[in-house]
Amino acid sequence: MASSYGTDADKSSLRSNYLSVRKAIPTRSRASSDASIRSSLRAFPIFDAAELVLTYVSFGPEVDTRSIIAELLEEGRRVAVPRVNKAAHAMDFCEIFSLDELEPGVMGILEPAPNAEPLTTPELVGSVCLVPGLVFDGSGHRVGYGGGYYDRFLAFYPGDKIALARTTMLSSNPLPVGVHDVPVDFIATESGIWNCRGR
Ligand SMILES: Nc1nc2c(c(=O)[nH]1)N(C=O)[C@@H](CNc1ccc(C(=O)N[C@@H](CCC(=O)O)C(=O)O)cc1)CN2
Ligand SMILES: Nc1ncnc2c1ncn2[C@@H]1O[C@H](COP(=O)(O)OP(=O)(O)OP(=O)(O)O)[C@@H](O)[C@H]1O
Repeated sequence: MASSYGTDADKSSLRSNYLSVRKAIPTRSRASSDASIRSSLRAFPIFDAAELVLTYVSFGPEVDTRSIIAELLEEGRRVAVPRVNKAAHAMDFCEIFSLDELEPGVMGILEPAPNAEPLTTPELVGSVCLVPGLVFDGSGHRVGYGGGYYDRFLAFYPGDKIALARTTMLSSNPLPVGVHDVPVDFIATESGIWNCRGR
């Protein structure tokens, strides 16, 4: 059995629902909500203190991370982004120094070049990870695209996990939880940071 409650069927209908919700948000309100989320994140002491920021590279209507990446690099902060290895159902995080060094990978998502060196787990101590998703609940559980890439990675991740979510991506009902699901610790929203620990 894949889930402690709910089923994978629940997850796929949630996935398609929230994909439609996301598509329906006009570009301008998306941009203003993403700017507020960015401000909440930048004012969050745990994010500010991190020695290294692991982040997805946003594509399409996802909560924007490219302006966050650009800002951090400009300030001399360390940033790493994932490269998907489809055959291994895994992803590696590689440190980057410019958005220009990224190349299109699976689904057209920008990622480090094949020869970029992956960071090892001990090198991730003291980092935070910005986690993508389609919908999140108050305990930090999430539904993503269904590749399981983040759950596999987060199972061994030593740092704090922070989701970026618009209000339209928050579920007031608990989401179905699978045995492999790893909840995030915090959710950065337009109105501030939610602490999901112990909830
Ligand atoms: N911006 C961003 N980067 C991210 C993620 C994300 O959610 N957002 N991921 C979050 O996990 C990982 C990539 N997730 C993936 C999820 C599914 C498939 C995939 O290949 N799915 C189908 C085919 C889909 C298609 O090509 O249209 C398949 O399995 O065949 C690939 C990557 C890592 N990078
Ligand atoms: N740590 C793991 N070990 C083995 N299989 C896993 C692990 N994590 C997830 N999976 C498998 O990956 C598949 C997709 O998982 P799930 O539906 O939770 O993806 P998701 O969280 O929506 O996607 P993503 O993590 O890529 O954003 C499921 O079949 C799940 O059992």
